[in-house]
Amino acid sequence: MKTFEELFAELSAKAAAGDPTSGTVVALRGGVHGVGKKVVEEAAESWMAAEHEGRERAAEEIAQLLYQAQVLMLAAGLELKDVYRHL
Ligand SMILES: N=c1c2ncn([C@@H]3O[C@H](COP(=O)(O)OP(=O)(O)OP(=O)(O)O)[C@@H](O)[C@H]3O)c2ncn1[C@@H]1O[C@H](COP(=O)(O)O)[C@@H](O)[C@H]1O
Repeated sequence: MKTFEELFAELSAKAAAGDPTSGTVVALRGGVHGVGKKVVEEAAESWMAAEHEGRERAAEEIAQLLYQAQVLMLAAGLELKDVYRHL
């Protein structure tokens, strides 16, 4: 289990290092456009899971949505503080 902040630190390090084993590094090659499509896909899957598939499936899909949101932040050159200041 990891926190939102721990995940962002992990993804930032992998992106900075260009880790070739990282799915995140591969996803970032698709840029904001490619990652943005994954955000929309996971948002829709989160909605459907929450409405029809129960708590555990909803939690899984929402975790994937949070992950994709972080990848989009990296693709857009944003840090956590840039987002948090709008909360
Ligand atoms: N939390 C995630 C995470 N959530 C989703 N994904 C990936 O995002 C993609 C989602 O695409 P799809 O929706 O097509 O996947 P799917 O298998 O069809 O899943 P469903 O949405 O249909 O349930 C898959 O490739 C997943 O592996 C994730 N990839 C990585 N992480 C975390 O990020 C860390 C770094 O990962 P790497 O960069 O791969 O090392 C890992 O330790 C994980 O903690």
